[in-house]
Amino acid sequence: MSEECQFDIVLQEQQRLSDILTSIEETARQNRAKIASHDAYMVELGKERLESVSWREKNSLTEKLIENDKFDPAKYLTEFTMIDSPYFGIVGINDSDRRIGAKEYLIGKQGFVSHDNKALVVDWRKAPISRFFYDYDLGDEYIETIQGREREGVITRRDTLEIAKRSLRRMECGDDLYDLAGGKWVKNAKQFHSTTDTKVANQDHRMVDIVSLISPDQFHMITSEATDGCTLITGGAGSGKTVVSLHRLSCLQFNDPERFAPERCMVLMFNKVLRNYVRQTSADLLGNTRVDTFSAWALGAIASLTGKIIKPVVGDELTAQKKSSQLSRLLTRYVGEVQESDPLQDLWRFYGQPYVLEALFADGKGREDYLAELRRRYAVRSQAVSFADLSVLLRLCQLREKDGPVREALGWYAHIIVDEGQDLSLLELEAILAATDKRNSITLSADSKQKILSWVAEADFDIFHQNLKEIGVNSQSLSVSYRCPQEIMALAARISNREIEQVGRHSGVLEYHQAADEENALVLLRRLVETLVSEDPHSLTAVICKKKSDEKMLHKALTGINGLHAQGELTFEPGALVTIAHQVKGVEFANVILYDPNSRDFRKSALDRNLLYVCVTRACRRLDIVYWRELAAGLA
Ligand SMILES: Nc1ncnc2c1ncn2[C@@H]1O[C@H](COP(=O)(O)OP(=O)(O)OP(=O)(O)O)[C@@H](O)[C@H]1O
Repeated sequence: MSEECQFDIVLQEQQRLSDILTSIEETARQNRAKIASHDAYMVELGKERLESVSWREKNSLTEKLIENDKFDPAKYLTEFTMIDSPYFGIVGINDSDRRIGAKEYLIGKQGFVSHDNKALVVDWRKAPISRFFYDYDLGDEYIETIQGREREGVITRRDTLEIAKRSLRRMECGDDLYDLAGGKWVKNAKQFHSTTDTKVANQDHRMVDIVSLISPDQFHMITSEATDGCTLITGGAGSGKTVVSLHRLSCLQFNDPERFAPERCMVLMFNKVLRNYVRQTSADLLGNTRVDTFSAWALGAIASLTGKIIKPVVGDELTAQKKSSQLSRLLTRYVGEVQESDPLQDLWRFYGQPYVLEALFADGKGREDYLAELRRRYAVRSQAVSFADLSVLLRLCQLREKDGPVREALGWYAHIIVDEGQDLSLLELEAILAATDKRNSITLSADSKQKILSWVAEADFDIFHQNLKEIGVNSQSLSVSYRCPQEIMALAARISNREIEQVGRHSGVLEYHQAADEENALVLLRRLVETLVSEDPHSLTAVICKKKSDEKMLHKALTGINGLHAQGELTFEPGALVTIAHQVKGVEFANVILYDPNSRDFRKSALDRNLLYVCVTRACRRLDIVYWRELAAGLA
């Protein structure tokens, strides 16, 4: 070890880490040897069988080969893949049962059993032991049932560690913090880490896992035993709805791998930006479980049900009407009354029913023209499906299908995570539910104050919630906002009329920058971005505006700044980017600059208020507001 350290506790942990690493390497070596020896024996048997001239001997050797294959060590010796960072937590207990007494457990992302059969690292998802780590504080008394036995005692230690590239970097032990800085160990010199610090250190601003940080409330949701029906997770911005959902599925997969096999699970995100944002973490936690947007999944599901590949077009004047919750009931009626075998012809016929036209055109305006258009589509067997048609078509196909399950489309999934549920229409939610198997296992996260799509009716989520009661809903609410510091959450509470939420441990900055006019605001903005990027080139700063037309103009105004991302793409490398409010739901940035949030662009409607709430709550460390005209309500 080249670094200097005068702290006994750190030295002890470095020694422990070194012992564990030696054991991991020795175990891997012995496992490789076992596998190689088994393989060599099998080759030998195979050769003997080939060379044997007696059929009796051949048969006996075949039996031996089959029998030995059952004990192939490659099948049961799982490789320990977390050697660079084998554990992240230490929990100590003093059990009142003297045979157990004082004991320490290491908690990691993967369990590790050594060659001499010692369980040296416990997987964080192995609930009885990991509960000591997640559910209790130092000094707490515990009563737990472990392997059928009541155990009681006291928690004597609860430390969080950061180990990277096989070396110890920091330790949080109660109120003390040991940190390796510039090759030297220091005590209590820095603030406690947030996930933004991890992102800055990794120079990657996509979602990180929170395995070592999970709070007791979150742990209860993650390990909740209600595996059938819907688990509904609500909570304000940054309370961990998305990370909790992903960790929950990881737990389900760990504890019941047969039922929750990756191909039977799916994660549905709000848009492609959010899908890309969670992909790395979801891959670490969920292996090759599919993570996608509703539209991408719906297209695949329609193909599974009909054999048809559909290429939807963007833009449909009837989007809001086609998302109407009324269509759910009307589809059921139509399927009961009309037979039509071709799926797209079926869709055009459905829209053409008098009761559907009435729902689509409440005031009658445009109805006749649309009917004529539908007749034309039916006559030419049109394939011109829009994105707004997808949920109607999918639901129609699902209702028509009599013999389920259908792969990835109907009665198929053992679990689906649905993020940002408040912005899905009733039909979309129903289609997702129909894609789950009989046990209807879904995790749905939602926050009504972040509903931003105008074409989805606010009541839809409530109707769905009501309907879910039939299959069982386990409602859980998260109340601590971990993303934003106090200053920013206080502003967010003013905008959303929500009570101020509890916040995590890190502090932040909220600053207003008033300019004389637009020209001056752009100069100010440029200076601000330059300062933030040069002060911390590994952080990520997002400039958020309301209008698409401003996005281009702002990007031009920032041209030449180091680390400025290409226009129009939202990725998570360090630097600075310009984007619009509607793109940022669910994601987060170290710094946010809200540009020109004026009272004309953000009106007093619920949707605009929600959008503003979404914008300000994207900031993990600092929020700057650049303006020159009257500020939107809530900001002033
Ligand atoms: N227990 C925790 N300790 C520290 N950080 C946490 C904890 N739980 C969540 N976080 C962090 O808080 C941030 C917000 O998490 P997440 O995106 O899951 O929240 P959300 O409720 O889905 O937010 P939004 O509603 O804005 O989409 C993330 O950076 C996450 O890593």
